[in-house]
Amino acid sequence: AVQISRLGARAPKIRFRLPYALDFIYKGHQANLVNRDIEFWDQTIMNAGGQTNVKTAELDAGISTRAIMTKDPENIKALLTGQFADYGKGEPFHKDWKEFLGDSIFATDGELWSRSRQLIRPMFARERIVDTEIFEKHVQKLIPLLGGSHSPSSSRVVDVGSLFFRYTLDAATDYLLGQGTDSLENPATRFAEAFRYVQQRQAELFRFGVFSFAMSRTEFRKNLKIMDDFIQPYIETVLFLSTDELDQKLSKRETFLDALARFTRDPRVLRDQLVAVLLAGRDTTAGTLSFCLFELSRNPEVVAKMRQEIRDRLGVGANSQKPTYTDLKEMKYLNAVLHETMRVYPVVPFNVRYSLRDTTLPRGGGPDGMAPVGVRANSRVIYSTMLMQRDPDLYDGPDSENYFDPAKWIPERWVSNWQPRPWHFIPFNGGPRICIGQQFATIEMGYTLIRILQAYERIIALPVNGKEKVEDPVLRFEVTLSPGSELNCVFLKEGEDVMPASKEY
Ligand code: HEM
Repeated sequence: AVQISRLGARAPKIRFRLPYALDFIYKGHQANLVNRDIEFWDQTIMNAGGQTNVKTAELDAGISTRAIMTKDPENIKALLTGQFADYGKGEPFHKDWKEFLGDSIFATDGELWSRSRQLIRPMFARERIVDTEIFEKHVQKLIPLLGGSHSPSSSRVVDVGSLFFRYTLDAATDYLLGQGTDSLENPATRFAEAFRYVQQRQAELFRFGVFSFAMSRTEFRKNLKIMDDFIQPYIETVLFLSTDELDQKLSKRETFLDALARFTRDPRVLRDQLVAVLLAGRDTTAGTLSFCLFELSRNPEVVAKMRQEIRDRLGVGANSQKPTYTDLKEMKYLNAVLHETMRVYPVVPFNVRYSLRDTTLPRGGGPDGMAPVGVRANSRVIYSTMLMQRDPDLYDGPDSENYFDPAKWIPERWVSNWQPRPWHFIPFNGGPRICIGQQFATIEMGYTLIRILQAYERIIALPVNGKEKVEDPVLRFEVTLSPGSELNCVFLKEGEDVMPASKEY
């Protein structure tokens, strides 16, 4: 305590009753099981210290470290840029995630991280990502499925979420390895299931923190092995090629793995980087696309406006043109829709850093919450872009001309006079560790939306779980955010009839 007060003030304290905050850890776990993480954490932070609108709180459970939780943009900015050197993923994180992510870009700091970043960055250079062929190939398989072409019982109702997760897995494995999983055609992919399990268990282990040693890892390791067995043959194949042969491949179609293998021939490094990029690249875009389609399905006027923009530039229907990189960059309304989706549903909603030395956070301490908070080395700081991006205090009030309800999904705000202040909208984070795949993701998502809306005129959402009407999507939080229930929709082409009264679309 003395040490902390030398560094700075304290943030309001999160209350708990049992030693080591076991009751709090348990409550967090319960909230996760019923998909109420967002509410749980928001309430926890806001009500810390018996107050009502706290932005930075601390949990001091007495096991050598304390954890700080923040949704204050000043603190998030400091973590990610101003005090970048003071904070990292930390060695505990590296160790906890080692079996899954190895020494990859996600799990390391300093020299190891910087080498990974240099290795991966060229794979996302502009000339590589302007090539949209890979998305075209897979979106052409997706489009008929959205129309219900393969659904059992000839129903037209499809679960958009599961189709998107299969679509992005196919596209990502194709891009990374040169051969996709083809899970759109063959839904029961062992690899996909194993990958999902590993992520879910890893997130669970992480939430239990120091108590995770008591949890079984048997199933976790079994699934890791299934994943690795899938990836291994690709690595062996590429290592079989000489550097010259790899260079020759450059002129033809080179995969991410080919390119990586020209820089390193260490199979473990190749495996770790592949898994990391697959994790980063697959669930993020699938989740964002799913939430986006869900919002579109209940906002038909937005769909109509998007289609107008698409029609003016590329046409719709059978003879429409494919969008180019420039089209995707310049289409304002399309980008407004994507931005709005990532504002309300940032798929990396929570994240964590460790203090690498004794340091501070700029705000949240003292009686008025404006004093710097003291942070000893090896403290966990959890920050939430989602809670920040949804915080009404960061938006113009209802009396202002720029007012759009911050709690609602309204793409119009992005084509109005409003724009977010710096660091108030950071779905890809910022600073030296900013998402490497930002451009790739934006292109993939924009391309996919356009091709879908060229093919279909209307998207109609249906209530799930026996509900009477369509409700807000359930938010499932594991490593990333995804829909926690089915997103059932019907896709209709121009001229196709809707039968709202009938249950048999
Ligand atoms: C909607 C889509 C996406 C979102 C919202 C997103 C978000 C993020 C965020 C918030 C981080 C920072 C994580 C941290 O520092 O702890 C990150 C890092 C990263 N992302 Fe993305 N991402 C997306 C798509 C992609 C795609 C498609 C790829 C690659 C194909 C990718 C590759 C990476 C990599 C390699 C990192 C690690 C960077 C580093 O630690 O230096 N991301 N992403």
